[in-house]
Amino acid sequence: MSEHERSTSTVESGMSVPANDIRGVLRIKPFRTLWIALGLSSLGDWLGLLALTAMAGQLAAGNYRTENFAIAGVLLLRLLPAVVVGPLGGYIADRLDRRWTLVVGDVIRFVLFASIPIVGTLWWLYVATVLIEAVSLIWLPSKDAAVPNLVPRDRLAVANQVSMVTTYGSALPAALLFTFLALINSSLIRTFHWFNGGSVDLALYFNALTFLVGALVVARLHEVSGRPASGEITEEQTNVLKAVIEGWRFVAQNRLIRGLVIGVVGAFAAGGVVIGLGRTYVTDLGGGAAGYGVVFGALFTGLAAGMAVGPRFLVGLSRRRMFGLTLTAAGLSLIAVALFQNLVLVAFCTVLLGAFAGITWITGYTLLGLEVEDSIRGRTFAFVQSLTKIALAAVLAAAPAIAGSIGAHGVELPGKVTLTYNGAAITFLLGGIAATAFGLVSFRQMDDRPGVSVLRDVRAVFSGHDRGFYADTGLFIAFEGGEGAGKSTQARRLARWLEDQGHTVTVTHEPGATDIGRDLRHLLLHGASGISPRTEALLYAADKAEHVDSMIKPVLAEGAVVITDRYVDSALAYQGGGRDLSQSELVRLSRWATGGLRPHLTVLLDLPPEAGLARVDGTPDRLEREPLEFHSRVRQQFLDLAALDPERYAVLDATQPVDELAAQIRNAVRPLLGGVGGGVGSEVGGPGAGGVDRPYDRRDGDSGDGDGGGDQREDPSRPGQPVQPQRPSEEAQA
Ligand SMILES: Nc1ncnc2c1ncn2[C@@H]1O[C@H](COP(=O)(O)OP(=O)(O)OP(=O)(O)O)[C@@H](O)[C@H]1O
Ligand SMILES: Cc1cn([C@H]2C[C@H](O)[C@@H](COP(=O)(O)O)O2)c(=O)[nH]c1=O
Repeated sequence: MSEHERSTSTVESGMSVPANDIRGVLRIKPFRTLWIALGLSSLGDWLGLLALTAMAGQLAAGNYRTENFAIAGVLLLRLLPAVVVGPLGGYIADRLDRRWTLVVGDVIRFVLFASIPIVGTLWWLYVATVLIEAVSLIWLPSKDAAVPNLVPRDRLAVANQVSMVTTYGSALPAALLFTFLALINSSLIRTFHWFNGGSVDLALYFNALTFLVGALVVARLHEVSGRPASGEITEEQTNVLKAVIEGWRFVAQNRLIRGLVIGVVGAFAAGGVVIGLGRTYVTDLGGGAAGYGVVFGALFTGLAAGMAVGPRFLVGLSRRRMFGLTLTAAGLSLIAVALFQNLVLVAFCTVLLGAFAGITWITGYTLLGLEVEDSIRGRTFAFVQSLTKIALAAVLAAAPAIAGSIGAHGVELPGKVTLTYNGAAITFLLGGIAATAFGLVSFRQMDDRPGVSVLRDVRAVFSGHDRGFYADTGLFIAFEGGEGAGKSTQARRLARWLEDQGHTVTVTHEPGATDIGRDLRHLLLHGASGISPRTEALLYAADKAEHVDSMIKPVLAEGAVVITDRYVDSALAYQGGGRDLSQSELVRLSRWATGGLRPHLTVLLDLPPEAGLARVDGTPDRLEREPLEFHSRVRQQFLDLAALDPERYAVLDATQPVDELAAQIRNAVRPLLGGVGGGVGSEVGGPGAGGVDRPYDRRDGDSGDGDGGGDQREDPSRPGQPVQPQRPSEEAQA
């Protein structure tokens, strides 16, 4: 079975779903089963973290200092095995049967978690914590290594995304569940004299149960059985120390990465302080286990919201600036958490803290992916991941210890008011100041717009100006995708359909739709082979500038539809993804060239590059001659761009037959037609419906339902493609 067949045939409904669609990967049954197991395991992990820290605090109750040290002990013991024996876990996982490793791992964790409230002592809590972590270190690489065998390669990125969101996203339900279980626990203690356990016993039993259910789920998953092939070692298993040393070398030489690493570590440190001291701080404010659950949940709600909405901000603001700014804002939010001595305000500021940290985290990861050269990207990711673990371990251990050493302090205010600032609040304050400083340093290190006022940039983002604009009149649709994806075919099909509805349509393309553009196209695709990537980017930008000013804008101003075969995303995908030029620089260049004009809808025809290139006939041009890896990067970049702004994209599987695709495209366009048709075109049979400015008038030879739409004269700049109008006004005068 071919890879593509695997990707669609495992989809139960039989409906083929684009590679970047989450539904597609979740319909693969074995992956779905493993995902459920991962969800249960992650839920159990977060619930365990909450319950164990809470229980450690209880068992050492009575003394502020020992309570904090007890909590620090749990957190440190949870992270230390990962830092010290991480590679060993991967090594062991590589030598065992995966299904049994997962099942036995879950059963052991079930027994250990259930034993903690039964034994009920601090020392057993510590021993069990280390054992649970050790088992998790073998369980996780087994799960990671199993995923690539369950999903096709082109769905692996989405599968990883789903896993990551599940791992971090389960923190919020875990926090809610913990709060709920803590409340039930209290009423059980009050109602039944035989239920005399601690306030988090119920959470620990429930937690144990999630692992037992996880074991039962995986036991049925025969697809993950077997030992991995030798040499199949996941990133998680690589030697942490080696990665850190290699990473340091690279980071020391690169200003951007230096700023990024400082920032990511700062963001983790800020989040770590809240996790490490949340329990103590909430207790200081008079909240119990339920209050702790609320603050923990607030942090992760903010984090999820920041990750979800962050990329939308990125469209307008330079990613590098956004990174430093949000980290600084996260630091300031932590300072606010420290200063407000009120649980409701603390929960609110914690949401803000989580949101800013979430944007920082996702921006940092995107920057690493986009701006670090392919050859060193893997090492940089490994380095950042190792460093975040170490930073988190250090902060989780140090914060409660620092808080414990500081102890309790009161501040006398006028009017005999005393504000109590305990060690936790003061440590929050210090953490906030440190995160703010980290943010400012990384902003300075990474700023890509020196001399341009930050306030101006931020204002522009909120006013929407720098994010580009959508034409008020007409409808602008772009077709994007790799070579031979079917863009021209579908652009013509759509134009014909729209014209049948009475719209005035201009179909155009990049590069080469204008006089100047034709020369540029020749130079770019059939000229000398040694064009530098920057020259290439500038030539494509020049074509866009001419295209937008002389063709696209005038047609839209008349209220008509413009369909372009390629636009800005092609530059970001080919020159950015393919050539590896800086994305943010290309965004700015394209924005400048096009005056910020954005398509109302971009139809991305997604296709494995092998299939697209096989469709292209004739002598390949300069870009078609690029190696397959180039075209694969281009494809990935197109998908990433679509994922940033899903509402403005229709991502379609271009392996489908022409007619099916055409129908899906019509469905995507139909909702946008309400406002189009003024000026030249009207909704049905308006003045533009049958006029000479219909570039694809069927009278010019279209067969009726074929691919072709209208004018069949060949465009000399694009052999095999029908001629397209130079300027609508000229066409109208003809
Ligand atoms: N859905 C499809 N299935 C199979 N073949 C198709 C499909 N769509 C288009 N084709 C064929 O693939 C070839 C390339 O199509 P088309 O020119 O529309 O693609 P394109 O994306 O515009 O290509 P390029 O990027 O090279 O300009 C043509 O021969 C066309 O008939
Ligand atoms: C607009 C634009 C295009 N390209 C590349 C993409 C293709 O390889 C060619 C155009 O050929 P087609 O047959 O007309 O699709 O140019 C690019 O690299 N950058 C761009 O901005």
